[in-house]
Amino acid sequence: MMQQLVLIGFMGAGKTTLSQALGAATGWPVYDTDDLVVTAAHRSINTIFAQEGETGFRHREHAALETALTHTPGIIATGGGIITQAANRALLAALDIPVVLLTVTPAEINRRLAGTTDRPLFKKDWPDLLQDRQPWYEASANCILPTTGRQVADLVNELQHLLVEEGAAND
Ligand SMILES: Nc1ncnc2c1ncn2[C@@H]1O[C@H](COP(=O)(O)OP(=O)(O)O)[C@@H](O)[C@H]1O
Ligand SMILES: O=C(O)C1=C[C@@H](OP(=O)(O)O)[C@@H](O)[C@H](O)C1
Ligand SMILES: [Mg+2]
Repeated sequence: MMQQLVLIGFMGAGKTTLSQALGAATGWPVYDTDDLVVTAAHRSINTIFAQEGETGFRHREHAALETALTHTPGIIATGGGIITQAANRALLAALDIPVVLLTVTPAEINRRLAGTTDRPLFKKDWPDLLQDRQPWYEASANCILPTTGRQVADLVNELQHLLVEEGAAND
């Protein structure tokens, strides 16, 4: 049985937060592609973007996704731009595990990310980015979980039920 689950979605959807909470609830290790990239590069995401551009970051992120997917059991949090790469979309679409799209309203994205400085692509024009990416999020996921107005603990509970339904975990 494949004991894995992948979280995708836009910046601020709660991928990192929920992956940590679900990891704590299940006891499964958590692999966040952003953390894997930062650890491998020994540099922050801002620094990687400044030195290598988005292209360099995407190259590293693809390698991180491939690495993360080799670990079972595992909860995998991705970065919001993972689905911009065709190779990543192909990887995700072929998975026989829950690939959960976390959604969030634009107003809530602004609330959650107000004052943050560690996302180089969270700039004034971010709504255009979200619009451009929307079809890719939907094509890459096999499950959608709206998060606006919902507590992390409640969302974790729902993801655990999903894992049980999928036969990946037992209560
Ligand atoms: N369900 C939620 N309700 C309220 N705030 C949330 C929720 N999930 C995440 N957050 C907050 O939103 C911010 C971004 O969350 P994060 O997990 O880093 O998102 P992502 O990894 O998808 O960019 C954090 O401050 C986090 O505490
Ligand atoms: O949407 C994006 O292109 C990005 C999202 C970030 O991750 P989160 O979605 O976890 O914020 C991080 O990978 C990087 O700043 C680029
Ligand atoms: Mg994150």
